[in-house]
Amino acid sequence: MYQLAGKRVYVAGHRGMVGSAIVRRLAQENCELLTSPREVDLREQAAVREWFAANRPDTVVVAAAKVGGILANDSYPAQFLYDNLMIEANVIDAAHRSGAQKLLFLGSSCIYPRMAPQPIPEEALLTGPLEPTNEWYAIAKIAGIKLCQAYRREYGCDFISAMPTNLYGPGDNFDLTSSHVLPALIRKAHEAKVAGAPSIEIWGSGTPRREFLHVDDLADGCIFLLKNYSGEEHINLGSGKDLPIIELAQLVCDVVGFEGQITKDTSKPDGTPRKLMSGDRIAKMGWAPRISLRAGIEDAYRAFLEQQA
Ligand SMILES: NC(=O)C1=CN([C@@H]2O[C@H](COP(=O)(O)OP(=O)(O)OC[C@H]3O[C@@H](n4cnc5c(N)ncnc54)[C@H](OP(=O)(O)O)[C@@H]3O)[C@@H](O)[C@H]2O)C=CC1
Ligand SMILES: C[C@H]1O[C@H](OP(=O)(O)OP(=O)(O)OC[C@H]2O[C@@H](n3cnc4c(=O)[nH]c(N)nc43)[C@H](O)[C@@H]2O)[C@@H](O)[C@@H](O)C1=O
Repeated sequence: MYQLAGKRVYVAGHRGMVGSAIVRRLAQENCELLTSPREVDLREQAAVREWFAANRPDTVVVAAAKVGGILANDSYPAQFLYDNLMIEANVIDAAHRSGAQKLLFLGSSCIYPRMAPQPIPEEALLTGPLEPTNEWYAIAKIAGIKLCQAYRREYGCDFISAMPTNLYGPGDNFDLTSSHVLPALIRKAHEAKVAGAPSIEIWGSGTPRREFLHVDDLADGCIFLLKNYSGEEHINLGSGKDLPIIELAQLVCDVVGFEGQITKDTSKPDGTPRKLMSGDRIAKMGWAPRISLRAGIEDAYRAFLEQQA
């Protein structure tokens, strides 16, 4: 078991939804938290090496990335590929050079083939073609997993990878053009309720299925893996349950209190039809999520209202 107590832990991306949840969770671990200032652009190798040489973290969590929903991924392929390759390569290499003992890299469930078997086992990686709307981001995330494996094989680094499913919660991005579906639905339902509008519009057919995990469960799973896992294979981190987008929209409307219609904009992409991950590996290690989807959406809606105030 890896001890976090007394360690200098660097969270890259600490201002983001995941990074800030990991910072909140680390408060229970009696470790020293390190963050880098906004001026340190993690795409810049010299700046990253300089920061690591000056701060020498024992433990690193890579929660910095160019992140967005289906439309942002599809619209900015260069940024999603280049930024993510540079951030992860710079941080992983600098962690090795400065002698970090442990590193956790965060990927995404979109690394798996579009038509992977469901629920998706970790072994499905690189067994088929990717979903076209996010292949740029997926390729970068696959490279991050491979970097961790390569640094383990060549240099003996204890660098591990976790693959989170679709996440949501406090600190989410509620911008309708760049966000993921769940924060977008919260905002659409809330604004329609306030305006007395008759309907909200969802993107696509409403039939794709997605799995959702509250970011506080994700943060807990990340700390669990840092302490308990040391291996070359990446580990799935999800809730084990999925639902069609139309049912998610109905649930969000119910939580928000919007009683109008839900219409569909079928000119927008559906993306992958289903990506429910198998959580068997982490379950066997002894970890399980705790926050139900309804309770999680209630919490995310509260956070949205606070972010608006
Ligand atoms: N959200 C989701 O549904 C999912 C997320 N993940 C993964 O979790 C991780 C975190 O995602 P999430 O918290 O949602 O994303 P956010 O966009 O909320 O946070 C990303 C963070 O990365 C930082 N960042 C981005 N580019 C740079 C850069 N060039 N230099 C320094 N910092 C940078 C941002 O900094 P700043 O605040 O200054 O912009 C931000 O703090 C990512 O690896 C993502 O792939 C995986 C699966 C699903
Ligand atoms: C985390 C994950 O996130 C992305 O993949 P995605 O799961 O397809 O992303 P999404 O949350 O944006 O959409 C999920 C589904 O929901 C539908 N949908 C309906 N209405 C809205 C809507 O209003 N906004 C959005 N964004 N989607 C909507 C949408 O059409 C799609 O069918 C990738 O970035 C990928 O790289 C990645 O890792």
